Amino acid sequence: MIKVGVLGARGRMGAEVCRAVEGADDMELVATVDQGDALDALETAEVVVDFTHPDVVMDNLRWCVEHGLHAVVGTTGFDPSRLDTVRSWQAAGAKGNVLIAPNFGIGAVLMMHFARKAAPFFESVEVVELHHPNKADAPSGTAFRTAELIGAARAEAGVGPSPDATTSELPGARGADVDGVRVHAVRLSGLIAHQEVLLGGHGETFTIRHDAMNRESFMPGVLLGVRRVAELPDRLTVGIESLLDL
Ligand SMILES: NC(=O)C1=CN([C@@H]2O[C@H](COP(=O)(O)OP(=O)(O)OC[C@H]3O[C@@H](n4cnc5c(N)ncnc54)[C@H](OP(=O)(O)O)[C@@H]3O)[C@@H](O)[C@H]2O)C=CC1
Ligand SMILES: O=C(O)C1=N[C@H](C(=O)O)C[C@H](O)C1
Repeated sequence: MIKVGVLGARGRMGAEVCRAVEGADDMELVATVDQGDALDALETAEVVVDFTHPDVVMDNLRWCVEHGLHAVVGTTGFDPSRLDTVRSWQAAGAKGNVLIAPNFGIGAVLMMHFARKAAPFFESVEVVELHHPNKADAPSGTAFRTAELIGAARAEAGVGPSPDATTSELPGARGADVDGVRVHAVRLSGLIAHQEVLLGGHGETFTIRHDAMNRESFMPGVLLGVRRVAELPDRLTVGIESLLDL
């Protein structure tokens, strides 16, 4: 049995993770921690799952890896400098492995994979993410990661910037620029988590869309991460693509 602790256990995702772990035959939920609780309760765990907040996740993660616990992190906010910081803790001797995924939904991972493949073939590409209005961060971690992957694929293929004749705009009207890719964030009651990658070429457009209809949809990916994190070849793994052989 894998002993699992959950950080952010009373939150929307954390509560769903607790249910999923309790329902898994090969896992035991040994600790649930939320805002204001001491982290010590997690010491009985082998793997800690974090779905908290971008402002607190780095402190949580440092505590976990320095206590030799493996961490599966769904909390967003991981830019390249944060990832370097995690690597520096591990280089300094922190024992825990870390798996950070901006999205554990299998369909969402495939959306990012297909977007990266398609990006060099179209002169225009933009990302639109749509979420519930209680979300703290914009753009979403998934949209940020998608734009990074698209930007890198286009740079590698020598594709220039998407054409755009805008010379006058209200601030924000053209979205955020992430590695040369425009990213737009919608917040709307009734939504959970959705994203479109819009690609345009000569006389054709190609749209890749993913919709998460509930938070249970993320659980197969989270449980896969819990099962595999201890044996991953790299101490820090970003995304679950490699776990799906993508
Ligand atoms: N990777 C993925 O597949 C997915 C990632 N996410 C990401 O997960 C994160 C959480 O989302 P969601 O569950 O909707 O958010 P919620 O606000 O519903 O849950 C976060 C929980 O963490 C608690 N919390 C805050 N600070 C701490 C702390 N220091 N220690 C322990 N618990 C703390 C919050 O308490 P309080 O409310 O009192 O502050 C809350 O209960 C976000 O970054 C979101 O983008 C979401 C869905 C899927
Ligand atoms: O906050 C959410 O809800 C979600 N957060 C993640 C993100 O920012 O990409 C994953 C998913 O989109 C749901």
